[in-house]
Amino acid sequence: MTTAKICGLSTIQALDASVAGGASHLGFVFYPPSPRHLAFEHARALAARVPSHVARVGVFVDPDDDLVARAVTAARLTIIQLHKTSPQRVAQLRAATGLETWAALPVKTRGDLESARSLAGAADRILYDAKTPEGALPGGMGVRFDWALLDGFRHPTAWALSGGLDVSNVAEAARRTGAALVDASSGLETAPGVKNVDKIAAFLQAVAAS
Ligand SMILES: O=C(O)c1ccccc1NCC(=O)[C@H](O)[C@H](O)COP(=O)(O)O
Repeated sequence: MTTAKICGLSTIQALDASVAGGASHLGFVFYPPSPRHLAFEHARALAARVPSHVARVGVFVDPDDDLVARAVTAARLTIIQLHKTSPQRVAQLRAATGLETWAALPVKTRGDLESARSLAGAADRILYDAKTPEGALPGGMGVRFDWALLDGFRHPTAWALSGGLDVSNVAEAARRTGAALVDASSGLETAPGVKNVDKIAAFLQAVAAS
């Protein structure tokens, strides 16, 4: 069975649609340049609606200790997801928070997968995400990578698939890669940061049927 993380939530409507549709994980972005960035009080109000069986994932880009600590408290995070963060720093934040910790691995070529081993020693899960253009946000850009790059790859730890997933391709992505957990953000939006409840529902139906 494939489960899904809906990332970059910022409204009650989108959050409720994600929970109602069966999402296993909800992602809250703490990165000011992102259109999905949440202030702590906003995150606190959203997180309070999340039932306990659904994981609350905080998304960060090479964060400092204070940002992570404040976000963990505000959104009662159960998982931290780290982008552009060295394996050493991933391990440090994992130890400091005591939380399940994911490390994003940007993929464009097979060679990019080489860092999986060092991240696996530091993180509980690797999130294979598409490499985004230089200067762009490291995630939430709707960029897809060639899933064939994962063919035959010996995953060193638990993993999830991300990058450009939407209702039209998620079933094929799960089938092709064998992903047990998929993650999506901009494919469920009508504009950057604006989630659409119908797209969320359709995506989660496609995941459930895959
Ligand atoms: O979503 C963001 O704005 C974001 C900003 C900075 C770092 C990571 C970010 N998102 C991380 C995610 O987990 C996204 O769901 C993932 O990159 C996939 O996004 P998309 O290709 O738009 O589905």
